[in-house]
Amino acid sequence: MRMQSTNALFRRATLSSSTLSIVRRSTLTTARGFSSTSTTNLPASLRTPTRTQPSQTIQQLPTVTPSTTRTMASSSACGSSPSSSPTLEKIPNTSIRILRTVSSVHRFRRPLTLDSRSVALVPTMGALHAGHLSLIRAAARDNHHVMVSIYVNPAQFGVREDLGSYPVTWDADCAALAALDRELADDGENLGRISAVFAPTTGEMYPAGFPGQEVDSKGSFVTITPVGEVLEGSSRPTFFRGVATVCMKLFNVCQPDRVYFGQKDVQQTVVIKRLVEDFLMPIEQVVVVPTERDPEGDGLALSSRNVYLGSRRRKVANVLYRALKAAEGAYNAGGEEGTREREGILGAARKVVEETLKEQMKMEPGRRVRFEVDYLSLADPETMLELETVDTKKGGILSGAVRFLPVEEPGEGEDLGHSGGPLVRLIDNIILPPK
Ligand SMILES: Nc1ncnc2c1ncn2[C@@H]1O[C@H](COP(=O)(O)OP(=O)(O)OP(=O)(O)O)[C@@H](O)[C@H]1O
Ligand SMILES: CC(C)(CO)[C@@H](O)C(=O)[O-]
Ligand code: BAL
Repeated sequence: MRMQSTNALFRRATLSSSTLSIVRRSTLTTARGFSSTSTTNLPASLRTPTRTQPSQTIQQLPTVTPSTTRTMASSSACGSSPSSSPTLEKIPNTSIRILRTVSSVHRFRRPLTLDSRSVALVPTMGALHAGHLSLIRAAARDNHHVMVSIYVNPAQFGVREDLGSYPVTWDADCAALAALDRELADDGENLGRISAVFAPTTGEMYPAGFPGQEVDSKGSFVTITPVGEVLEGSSRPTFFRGVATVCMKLFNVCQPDRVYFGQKDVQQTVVIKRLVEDFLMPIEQVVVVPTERDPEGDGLALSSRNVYLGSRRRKVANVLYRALKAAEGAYNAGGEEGTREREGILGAARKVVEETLKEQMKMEPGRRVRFEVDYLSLADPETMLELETVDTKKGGILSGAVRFLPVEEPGEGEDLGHSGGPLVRLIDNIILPPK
């Protein structure tokens, strides 16, 4: 990665955001938008899951599940042999079915409809952590059956992103689901438990052949605009097309009554809400579950990609959360009613970023952490379009994305993170609720 001067980095993070401005990097060509990894280790946060938080129906939206290019489950501790006895495959010592084909999901799903049992779907890309588990807990509380999909959907990865190295932790995921299912069984407050994992192949999900990851790839896609074009959609031009397409497929296959998504990916929840509403999908509710944060206590949102940070970058990784909290503070300082100006709110966030960057740049290359703000946004909760003022009756969404560059001059034995600590792009957000 090209070395950048302190000034260049600092300038990038301090760009004025006067007009509509999100603070955004000027190019989208950074080598890999994301970090990569392959790990079979569960994050510590998964081993000590936090208690379920109340789910919120902030927005209605569904999610998709990933299928993978992974070296997947055939050798898994779950004992899943890909083609043998597909209707009987289960996570060992549990009643959780492993479904790999669309037809096996149909066979599983049909009797539940006849029995009037409610079914929830929790779409994931695997590499499960406590954030995923909180979605599943919320789903089990209110539904007779919970289906979890695990599919690394290639269509939502840009050509220069980390599809090839996205963490795949199938065995650990099965173990986490088994443990959570036992917890759900012991907790009398739940209506249901985990009934099935849907882990399809890409051949199953894209029967006409995978259409490709290019912006101009031809094929059957679902696009949701303009919400899918801004913010994350601007940095990742094929991302929401891939998410909407795979979610539509997952919803069609699993026919859930409710779908569960994390607030951590807030724009995704808005896209899914539009998808469900605009395509008249027979989904009763899109449930958005609050963001689980690292038990370290510094506010970092749990994310499958945090494993790439390593110890040095992990210490600074909460800069986005701190910036968004400062912006939230500025919003709340204005009292209960009226409107709030964008500059006063986002200015507080930028100040935190600038100060943090300044502190880092005072340090030696062997100790400092370099990062770039991709964007800081204050947006309308329904459209994700930028706001100049926030009407306190309506609220808004503060969000951002930061890229952490690989560390310079790593020390002897320094923990660089999985896959040697490549560039990591993390997102976060805070909802400004109506007052
Ligand atoms: N910290 C979290 N709290 C609550 N929900 C979360 C959290 N992290 C992810 N989710 C939700 O879990 C679902 C599956 O997400 P996904 O499998 O992509 O994990 P992820 O941690 O977001 O991964 P990535 O690092 O690739 O963004 C999504 O609805 C996502 O919003
Ligand atoms: C919703 C989703 C599972 C679709 O692949 C993915 O975008 C995710 O994990 O948030
Ligand atoms: N959690 C969003 C999935 C992605 O970044 O691809």
